Amino acid sequence: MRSKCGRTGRRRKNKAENGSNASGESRSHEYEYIQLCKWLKERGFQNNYLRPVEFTDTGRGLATTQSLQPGELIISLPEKCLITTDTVLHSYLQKYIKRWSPPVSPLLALCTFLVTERHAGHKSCWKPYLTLLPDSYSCPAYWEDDIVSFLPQPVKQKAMEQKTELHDFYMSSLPFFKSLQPLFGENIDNILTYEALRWAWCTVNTRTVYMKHEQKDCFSSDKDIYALAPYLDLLNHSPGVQVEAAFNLKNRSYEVRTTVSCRKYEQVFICYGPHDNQRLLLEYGFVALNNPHQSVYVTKEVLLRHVSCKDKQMEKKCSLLQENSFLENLTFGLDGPSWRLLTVAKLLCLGSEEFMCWKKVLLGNAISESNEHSGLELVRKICLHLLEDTSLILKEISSFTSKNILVKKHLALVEALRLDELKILQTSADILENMHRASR
Ligand SMILES: C[S@@+](CC[C@H](N)C(=O)[O-])C[C@H]1O[C@@H](n2cnc3c(N)ncnc32)[C@H](O)[C@@H]1O
Repeated sequence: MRSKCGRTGRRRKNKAENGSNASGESRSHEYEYIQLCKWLKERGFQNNYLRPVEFTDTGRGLATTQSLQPGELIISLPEKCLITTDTVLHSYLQKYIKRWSPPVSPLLALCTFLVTERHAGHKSCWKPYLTLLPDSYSCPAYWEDDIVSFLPQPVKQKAMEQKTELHDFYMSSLPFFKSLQPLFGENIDNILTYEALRWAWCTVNTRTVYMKHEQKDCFSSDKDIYALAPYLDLLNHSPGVQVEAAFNLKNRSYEVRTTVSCRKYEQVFICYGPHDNQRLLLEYGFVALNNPHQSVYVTKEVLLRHVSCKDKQMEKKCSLLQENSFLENLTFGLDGPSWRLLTVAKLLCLGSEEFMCWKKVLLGNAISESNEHSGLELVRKICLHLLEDTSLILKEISSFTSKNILVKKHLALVEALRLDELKILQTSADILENMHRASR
């Protein structure tokens, strides 16, 4: 009997299931993945067609061995497979959490559980899952300060805040960690270290799915919205797909349904949200290729550096913009400067005799030809400034040398982000040049 798929189909099938695939290398035959699938099956998970593959462009992800249609269920993970604060409260940590005051946050409870379970090694019943988690992450919390300094504003500021926040989180958690000493024969300071907490924090931040839990008295009032979902968390992000994901109360499983089709043997993606690359880098440690949400941000500082300091109404103009929340989210995108940026520029360029028309400008009305022209000119100057700045940083990045593999990896991420921004700024500069010519 002949199979229906023919020679090409057979070759592709073999590649996806056993060996290499056009864009990646299958991992499903490896011991750790076999153990994980066995462990998940024991907990009621039925995996029919998702296989782990190391893809050349996105890293490890899941491929499908059958084509998926819109509306189809990608994965349904029983509650027993999830790690949530309920899991933590059913563990040896329960008594320590319940007696701690002020109450620990749901995030700290989860992070502590991850670290202590990882420390337990083969004694942990979560071992098949924990073994396959990354050893480290590529979000800025892991970066050295000189790599962070190559980031554009405002993500640079946020990356520094992320590092500080993590450090504060560790320092404030130390007394609670100390209270856990009776659980261990070894000094707790060597188990719940800063590095271990950073790893757990990034595990939670980059891999959990949203799952709202009821507020519990033993936890602080911070939102309890996390669930670690083994196997499901191998799905990578694509800005171009849409999924529906939620916990199904009827069958008590976390389900993800695709709203787009996916071809047989190709990588299955989900969407982590409509994020630009700055946010993806900050929160997940990667930059997405061809991201339609990508934009370059213009900060208040850059904006004000390009306006006339002789303008007596400048202070008033700035406070009007501030009051009307017009000083955030000023961007360049692949389709040129945003409407907000152009509007702000026009308001800043209003002549003294036009100043009373500021409301009309914010509503999108044109005041005069000269105002339209000077607003455009201001945006063009800002674009050229950012273009020059980005090119300079890219030169600095290419001359930065390090033998440390992780540093090189982090540097490559900043470079990818900066190159993406360069492309946007170049396109915007061309668009502005054409607008400038047309307005003459
Ligand atoms: C939920 S995990 C997805 C599985 C992950 N690749 C793994 O090997 O475990 C999220 C992480 O995957 C990586 N990732 C997700 N989508 C990606 C993409 N489109 N390109 C590159 N890396 C991606 C990022 O490191 C992100 O923090």
